[in-house]
Amino acid sequence: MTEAVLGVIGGSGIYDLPGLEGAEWIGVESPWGDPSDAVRIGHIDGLKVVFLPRHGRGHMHPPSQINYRANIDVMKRCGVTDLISVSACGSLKEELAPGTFVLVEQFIDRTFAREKSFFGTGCVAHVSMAYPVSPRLVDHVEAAARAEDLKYRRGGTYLAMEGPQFSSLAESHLYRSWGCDVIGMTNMPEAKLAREAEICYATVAMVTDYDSWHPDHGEVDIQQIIKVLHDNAHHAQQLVARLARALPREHELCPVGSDRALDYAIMTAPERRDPALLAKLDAVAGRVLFDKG
Ligand SMILES: CSC[C@H]1O[C@H](OP(=O)(O)O)[C@H](O)[C@@H]1O
Ligand SMILES: Nc1ncnc2[nH]cnc12
Repeated sequence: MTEAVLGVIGGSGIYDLPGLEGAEWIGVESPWGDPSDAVRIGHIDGLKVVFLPRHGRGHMHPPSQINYRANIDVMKRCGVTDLISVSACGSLKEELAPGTFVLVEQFIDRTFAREKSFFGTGCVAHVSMAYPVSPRLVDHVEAAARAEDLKYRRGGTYLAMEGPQFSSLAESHLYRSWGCDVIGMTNMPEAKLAREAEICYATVAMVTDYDSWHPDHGEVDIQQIIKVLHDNAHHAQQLVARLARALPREHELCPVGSDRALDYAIMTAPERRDPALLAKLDAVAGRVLFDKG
């Protein structure tokens, strides 16, 4: 049996997770560089919970400078099996009003200035991203959202843009014409890296604004976003606490294979693999490379 460990990456406005028993901030080193911050590790009803503020305490790191690889590597080193991203996002649909929690199902990755893979020259791997979130984990998040009486919508496509500037009107209309539901700057490559690290991933996207397309709402206004974040942060924290109380203590196999993503993914012949890269992959790919776990 594999013990379930819940990871939480908190986005804008979420810099701590109250209610963790015995919580401590612990610096965890990664061969991929510096993560956004130390992790806060504690327990909720016996479940180990590992929290990391994506932008760092004090919001130091902009979306393009976040070391997504180090963040996911650190989660893996802490034993995380199931990872929730809590993110602010803009709405691209009339019915997704500010304050709505969207349990994202799909992503379109329009980011271009970020490291997107743990693999590369000397160890090539290709994982599937057809189903980027773990539906089983989303089931648990949905049950928690319902129990907390949150305004939520299950499903939807998250457009990941590079930022840090918000979209032009033309871009906002383009993404709407593609059928996207919400827009943000951080969930890619995070979701791709979680898949490479065989961690089940799900996103709770908190709508803070109507991006720039809505005729009655005008441009994105950061003051307004901060106000909505402020009003909703505690709902997100309650949701995570509820999820932690209910999550089965034994990790359940992912129906879309997130936790076995590397079974057949690595292409490079064993004798052609780069030992230096393999050493950095000890946590992320240890299960298949070194028979760990
Ligand atoms: C505060 S508005 C823009 C900022 O908020 C979102 O970050 P996160 O996903 O970490 O909550 C968005 O992606 C931008 O980085
Ligand atoms: N409109 C928007 N675009 C990109 N990221 C966001 N985060 C919150 N609102 C956003």
